[in-house]
Amino acid sequence: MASHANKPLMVQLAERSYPIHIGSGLLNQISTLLPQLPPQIFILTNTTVAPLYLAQLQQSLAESATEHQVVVHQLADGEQYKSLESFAEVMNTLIGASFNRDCAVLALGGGVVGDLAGFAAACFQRGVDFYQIPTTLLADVDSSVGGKTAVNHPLGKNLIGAFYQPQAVVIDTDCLNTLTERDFHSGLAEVMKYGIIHDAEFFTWLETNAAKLVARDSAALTEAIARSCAIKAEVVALDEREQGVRALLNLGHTFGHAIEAASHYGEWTHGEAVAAGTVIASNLAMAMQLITASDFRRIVALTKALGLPVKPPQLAWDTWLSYMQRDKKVQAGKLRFVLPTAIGSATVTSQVDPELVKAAIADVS
Ligand SMILES: NC(=O)c1ccc[n+]([C@@H]2O[C@H](COP(=O)([O-])OP(=O)(O)OC[C@H]3O[C@@H](n4cnc5c(N)ncnc54)[C@H](O)[C@@H]3O)[C@@H](O)[C@H]2O)c1
Ligand SMILES: O=C(O)C(=O)C[C@@H](O)[C@H](O)[C@H](O)COP(=O)(O)O
Ligand SMILES: [Zn+2]
Repeated sequence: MASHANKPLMVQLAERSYPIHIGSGLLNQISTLLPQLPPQIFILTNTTVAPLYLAQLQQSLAESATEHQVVVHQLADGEQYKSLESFAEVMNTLIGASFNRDCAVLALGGGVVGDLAGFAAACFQRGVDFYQIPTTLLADVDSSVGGKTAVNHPLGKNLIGAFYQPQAVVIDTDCLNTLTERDFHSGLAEVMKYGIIHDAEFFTWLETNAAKLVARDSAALTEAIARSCAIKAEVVALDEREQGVRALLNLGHTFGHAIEAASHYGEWTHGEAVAAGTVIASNLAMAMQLITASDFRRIVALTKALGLPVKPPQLAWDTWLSYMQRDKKVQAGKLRFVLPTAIGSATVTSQVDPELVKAAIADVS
């Protein structure tokens, strides 16, 4: 597939609409793609991504007509640094550098960097411009789009955050060449999610192209990124603040977030936890006769084909419950679950017998 750079996808949110540029080599084109960047630029990245891509981004910024004052903050690497402590350090850097409200925050990294950068941008001086430059597959297809920003709390994922949209997203697909196998596979979990909740034809395409994707075939990958971003943009445009349909993007996350928090962030990647959580949700949906056994088998088979885990860790039922009760979908004290109703559609329901949930977890463990 040709570069999408000349025809960006749009997230349609009236005055908060923004483009998603997708293509090879875009990190070298930042000054052209983002000509509106102000003089003060804060780059949030981490100690793994900086040696790989920071110089390229800085070189690209230096080619702009505007002279920039660039301040870089490097987080230590890991999900455990998506924390209030890191947030405070970022604030200290921004304030220490005397940045003003007309600065821009650029997130150069995966979902951890992007979520923290977005939350910092939402809070610094009550809100400054924010740009996503994702470097992982997961960030390309999910976290860079849609404006959910947050940090974790020891008791639950993303419990402190804001809805805050970026001004633009620039996805340079070349960054995926340096990703570890594990992080690459993790991104595929969120790609599969879009097929299950929204697009049966995309799910079938993923089944057909799983081997190519795992081999990082660039045409297949660009197609998967573009289709994932298009679905996410469509859902977010319908329901920016998750009052309804956006909750479907949370498939597998009630269980996945419990896995991540219970293992103290880092032992399981987000994508791995979502994959195992999606298998639990699908097993639950099968037990409730929402999907057929054949649909369940297809979901498990694709999860495996994408190199993702299908079994959760062994956690006590009380542990599952304590984390799930802090899920942001809880309403009036009742858990709500995203469950597939077929390949290509899903629903959110609180009408679930806890014994069935327990059994659905035990059955796949
Ligand atoms: N805001 C949202 O809508 C949303 C959606 C999905 C996930 N998330 C969040 O995103 C996070 C997970 O994101 P992630 O999977 O990108 O994890 P991550 O940011 O931890 O990145 C994974 C690993 O890849 C490294 N890395 C990043 N880019 C690289 C590159 N190009 N080459 C080599 N290594 C690279 C990172 O340093 C890290 O070690 C979680 O915190 C999750 O909650 C948010
Ligand atoms: O964009 C959304 O909406 C999502 O739910 C996407 C998820 O993949 C992502 O992990 C999100 O951060 C989870 O949101 P949360 O509200 O459950 O914290
Ligand atoms: Zn997710």
